[in-house]
Amino acid sequence: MAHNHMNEALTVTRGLGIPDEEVIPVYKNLLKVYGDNLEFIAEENYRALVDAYFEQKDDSKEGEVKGMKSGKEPERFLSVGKEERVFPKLDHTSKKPISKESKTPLTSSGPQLSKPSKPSESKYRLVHPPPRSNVENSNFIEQVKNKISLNTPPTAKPFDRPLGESSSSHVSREKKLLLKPRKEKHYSPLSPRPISTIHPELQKPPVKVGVKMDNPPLEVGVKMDNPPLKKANTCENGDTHPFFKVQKKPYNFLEDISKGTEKVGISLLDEIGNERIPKFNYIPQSIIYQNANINISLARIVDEDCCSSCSGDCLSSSLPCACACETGGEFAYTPQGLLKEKFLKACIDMKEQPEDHHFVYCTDCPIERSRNDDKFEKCKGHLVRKFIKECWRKCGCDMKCGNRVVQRGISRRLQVFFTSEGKGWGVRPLDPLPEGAFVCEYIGEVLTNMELYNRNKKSSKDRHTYPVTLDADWGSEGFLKDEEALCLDGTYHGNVSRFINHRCSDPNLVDIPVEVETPDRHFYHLAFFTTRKVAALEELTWDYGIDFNDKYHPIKAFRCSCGSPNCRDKTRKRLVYYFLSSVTNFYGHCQTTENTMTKLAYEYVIVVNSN
Ligand SMILES: C[S@@+](CC[C@H](N)C(=O)[O-])C[C@H]1O[C@@H](n2cnc3c(N)ncnc32)[C@H](O)[C@@H]1O
Repeated sequence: MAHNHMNEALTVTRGLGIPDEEVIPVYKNLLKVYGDNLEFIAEENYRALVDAYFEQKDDSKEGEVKGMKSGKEPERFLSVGKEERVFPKLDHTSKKPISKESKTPLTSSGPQLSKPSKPSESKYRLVHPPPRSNVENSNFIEQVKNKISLNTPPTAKPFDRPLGESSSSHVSREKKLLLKPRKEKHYSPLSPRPISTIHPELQKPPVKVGVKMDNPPLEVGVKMDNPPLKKANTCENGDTHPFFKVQKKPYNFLEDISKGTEKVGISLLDEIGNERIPKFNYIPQSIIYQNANINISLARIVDEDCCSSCSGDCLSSSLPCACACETGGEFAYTPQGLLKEKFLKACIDMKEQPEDHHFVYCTDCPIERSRNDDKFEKCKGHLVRKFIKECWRKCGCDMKCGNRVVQRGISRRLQVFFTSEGKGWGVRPLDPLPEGAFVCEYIGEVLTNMELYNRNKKSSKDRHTYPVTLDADWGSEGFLKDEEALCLDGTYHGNVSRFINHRCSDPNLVDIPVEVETPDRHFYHLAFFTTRKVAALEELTWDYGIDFNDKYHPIKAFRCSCGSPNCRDKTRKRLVYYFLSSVTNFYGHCQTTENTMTKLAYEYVIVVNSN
């Protein structure tokens, strides 16, 4: 498959007169960066490949010229032909709080400028009917310029933008984007690229490896305090990573942020290259911070909670074992390791329509208690969630048993990438995922609710927050002590799931509680499964369940840019309408349905941020 794909790519590049030996290293590097994602590289007739090749060529020439001038050996572009669960307690005995340094609020507040990373995104991009010639082009640009200055409200700052940047600088960035003549240097007349009908700057390919930046960041590579991850542009042996040898671009690319702790590497790619790499410590399993009381004991696992008489794979037995009782006498998983459709749909429905399901109200709610203020408020209610129960250590089956999915850890290749809609970092799979597939588990420090509250008070200015409350079973016991009301915080110690962004409706992941080692369910695992098929490189999202007006929600309300037509963030909607009241004149032909408006505003953010 990969071989055919390369042949196909070479047919295209031969058509452009590019020698195979020059293009093959470039092709190999693209595979590396995009996780062998063949389809993605093949898009638009191998445009990413052709772009990367010509970009390299241009830079190579620049290098040669520089080298000649200085009388040195011309700098040659390098060929890369030779290319190479358990819960240990943190600080428990010493009762020492985590160090001051590690409490430093984590932010991803660097500039959030990015290009749309998928071709589908360009479908809605704000573009005006295209210019046909240079003369027309300049007229068009003049018109756009005027329109923008007339119609953009002076306080046009409704959308997320880099901190400290004024709205006017943002507008001027858009002008710049529209005004800047593109250097059409990549394509020969033989190029298979379709002839442009839109201003070229607005129809750049989705992800271009080798994009030349006008203002490249000064620093290439990664600065990480903790853990000591490999520098973005170096290999194990300290050599420059082949990708950077060829591209010489200020991209940040880490092969594995999990430090080898996951079965599959989790890469990180910042296609722009000027984002600060997030500061946190990757842990593959949750760890108690200090006061949480998690009682794991074999004595507590009674006969009904395990299947000690089973052997091998429980799913292959004709009768479901005791561990299937929790899911209605049927296992939640199929023999292929996916969630059964009925179970999955029931979990999705519970998230989408919580009001149709059962809530419990505590008499002394740990959330209200942790606020520790004088105003006693009544419990807001906790949804009684469906649980998966997996076989575990007291069961007689083996580790390959089909009823052990989450505990086996991440098996899908995932990538952390910088989103283009102002959401910061996000996560995407490198391969397509089927419906009902386990993706990853929410991992973090296990905190008591009280500890989380105190932590949040201290770091109230954090831009991104990462806690989830483990309240799926709070209703089954009358009263929970502080040390039994728990949550997970991935802010300082967490896994890849800390990067998964929120989507108000139709997210492609659903979070499902999973009982593994603690039948009392004070602690449980929170696992993410796909709600439908997910394409390779499509961003993964889940519904945080945020009420955007609830200032006490553990994930502090942010301005939502999920882009879904049913976005619950009313502030965002108001801003969208405000923005569009000025834009509709500019795009006189635009429809004013809510969906179109949301999409247009969303694309506006992309266009503005793109520059
Ligand atoms: C669990 S973190 C997700 C990873 C985060 N984007 C990052 O860069 O580290 C949650 C934070 O991401 C941001 N975020 C997540 N979903 C978002 C959305 N739909 N719109 C805007 N920001 C979002 C918010 O700042 C939120 O506090």
